[in-house]
Amino acid sequence: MITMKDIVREGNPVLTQVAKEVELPPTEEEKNTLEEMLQFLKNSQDEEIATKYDLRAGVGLAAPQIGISKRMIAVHFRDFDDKEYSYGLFNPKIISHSVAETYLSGGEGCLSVDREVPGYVPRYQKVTIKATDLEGNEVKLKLRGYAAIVFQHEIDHLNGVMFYDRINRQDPFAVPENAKPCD
Ligand SMILES: O=CN(O)CCNC(=O)c1cccc(Cl)c1Cl
Ligand code: NI
Repeated sequence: MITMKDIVREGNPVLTQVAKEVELPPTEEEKNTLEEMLQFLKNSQDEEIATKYDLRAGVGLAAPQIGISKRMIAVHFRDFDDKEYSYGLFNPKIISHSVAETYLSGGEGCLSVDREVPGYVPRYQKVTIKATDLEGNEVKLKLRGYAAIVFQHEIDHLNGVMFYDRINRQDPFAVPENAKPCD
């Protein structure tokens, strides 16, 4: 099982590289890895398991965060309307997005960053994502709000972008124009 010792921390170059496309169909090993990433998220959100294995909670995970520079992400969370998102995805791609931006008023955190980095992280309010899921189906997801934010945080990891790269250096709490808080 994946535990915190498997999570790569900032300073490791794998976090700032552009991850490689997964050649489809994925190998058994790539499918197992993605399944383990999804299981890690579920474990990290389970009070008992998280306490037992000292897991920090996460709603998403990207393969570079476990040292694998491949375009694979897992997400497991409920959005503010209580809709559940639980996916292991290969080669996720933002195929369209809104001009309007959004951000979480509490900022963002990252398992690969062992420190608080305060500030708003502006992201597209709406995104359409295309990807291949664990069963090999092509999925097209129209996301907005919190779900859009989480998927963008993960896809950023595949492009070597950390959430704090998007925080305004002059004024971390500057609200970008045409941006509304997500929460
Ligand atoms: O890349 C994934 N992680 O680092 C897992 C830990 N961070 C979170 O769960 C998290 C927390 C707040 C906002 C967002 Cl958008 C995310 Cl994703
Ligand atoms: Ni992260």
